[in-house]
Amino acid sequence: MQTIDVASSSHTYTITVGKQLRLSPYKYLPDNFPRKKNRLLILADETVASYYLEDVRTAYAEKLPVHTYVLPVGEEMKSFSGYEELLSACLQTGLDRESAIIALGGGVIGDLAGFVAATYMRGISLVQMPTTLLAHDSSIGGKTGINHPEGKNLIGAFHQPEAVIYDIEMLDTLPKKEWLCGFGEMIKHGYIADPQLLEQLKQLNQCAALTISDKLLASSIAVKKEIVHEDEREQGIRAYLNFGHTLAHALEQTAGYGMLTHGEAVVNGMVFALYVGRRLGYDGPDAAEELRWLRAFGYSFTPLKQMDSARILQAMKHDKKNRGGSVRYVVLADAQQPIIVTLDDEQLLTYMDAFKKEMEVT
Ligand SMILES: NC(=O)c1ccc[n+]([C@@H]2O[C@H](COP(=O)([O-])OP(=O)(O)OC[C@H]3O[C@@H](n4cnc5c(N)ncnc54)[C@H](O)[C@@H]3O)[C@@H](O)[C@H]2O)c1
Ligand SMILES: O=C(O)C(=O)C[C@@H](O)[C@H](O)[C@H](O)COP(=O)(O)O
Ligand SMILES: [Zn+2]
Repeated sequence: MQTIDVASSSHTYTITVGKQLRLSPYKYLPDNFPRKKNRLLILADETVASYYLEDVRTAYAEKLPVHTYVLPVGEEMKSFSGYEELLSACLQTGLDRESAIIALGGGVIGDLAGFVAATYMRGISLVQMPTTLLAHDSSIGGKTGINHPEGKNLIGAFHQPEAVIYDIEMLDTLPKKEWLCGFGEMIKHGYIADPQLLEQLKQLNQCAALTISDKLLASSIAVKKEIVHEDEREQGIRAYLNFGHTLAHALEQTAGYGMLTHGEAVVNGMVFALYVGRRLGYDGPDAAEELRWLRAFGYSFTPLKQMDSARILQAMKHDKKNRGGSVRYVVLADAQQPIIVTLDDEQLLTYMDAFKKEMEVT
């Protein structure tokens, strides 16, 4: 078992990573948690609920009244309607300011339940219990939110959890597609900050990759933790965690939410960002070379090949990193040296079109 403390402006919380934690969650919460709360609402999607909700409900019910609410699966739930549905569930359950929400699930439940916790009665306690590999990223750092039809994560709040309880035994039931999705964010952490992590991920035999070593997971969590610790509200370096995301979010929005996994979209976005970096004259990794190992690892680059440059540009215009109408893009000045550059529309269109042509010969 590993524990990592994350200091935020409101409080310090602990991330605990281990097996079977879901069976005794109180051990991993702040000591005063059961005394200070009057009831809990556990939120999960249908798939996660079918595997783990009963274990988690029973464990929490040892000390507090527990309610549960189960949502349909998918990114579509990170929407105004999903948000409204959960707020109504909070009201019907009688949650008040001494209650807490337990987000049991992947990044969709984490972001959505987190935003409900951030805004219900102007904010109540949140515990993150991640169940996907991707959620080693989404459960840390307090970004919560929902999508707008015009763009990903455009509505949200920073709301730090009381604890992150990561029972990695739950990853045993994760399908291959979701492993690939989660590896996407680990690869991102490697590209922006940790060469050893990146190298070890490259060495993984993709076929055997439906598992994760404690060491690799810890390295990836460490990258996220260090950055959010230094820049909780994305005033500066936290934007580096958005490497690959300007295009990823545009691809997700234009394809229709839920059509691509977030991690696969990020991998597509990172390869394009590497290409942009080189076109600007920087010395980061070569996009074509990286694309080869990423393809062998299992990623599809069809989204990049098929992107409609004009629509993608429009979607990028809503990115939260933009200032004064200009698109700000994370590229690598060199290996593990992210920087932000400002790109004009012509440049972006030129790079997207050129990249698609070059992809055809790769
Ligand atoms: N807040 C952040 O910092 C942050 C970071 C990265 C991604 N995100 C967001 O996270 C979301 C993606 O999260 P995700 O990839 O975890 O998606 P998800 O929550 O939809 O989970 C993916 C799929 O796996 C299933 N699943 C979850 N846990 C399982 C388990 N243990 N066993 C079997 N099946 C399981 C789910 O039912 C779903 O079908 C996106 O909306 C993205 O924008 C947020
Ligand atoms: O924690 C962050 O900061 C990140 O950017 C992590 C990303 O992996 C994540 O997808 C995040 O939700 C994107 O943030 P957004 O501000 O672009 O919505
Ligand atoms: Zn992401």
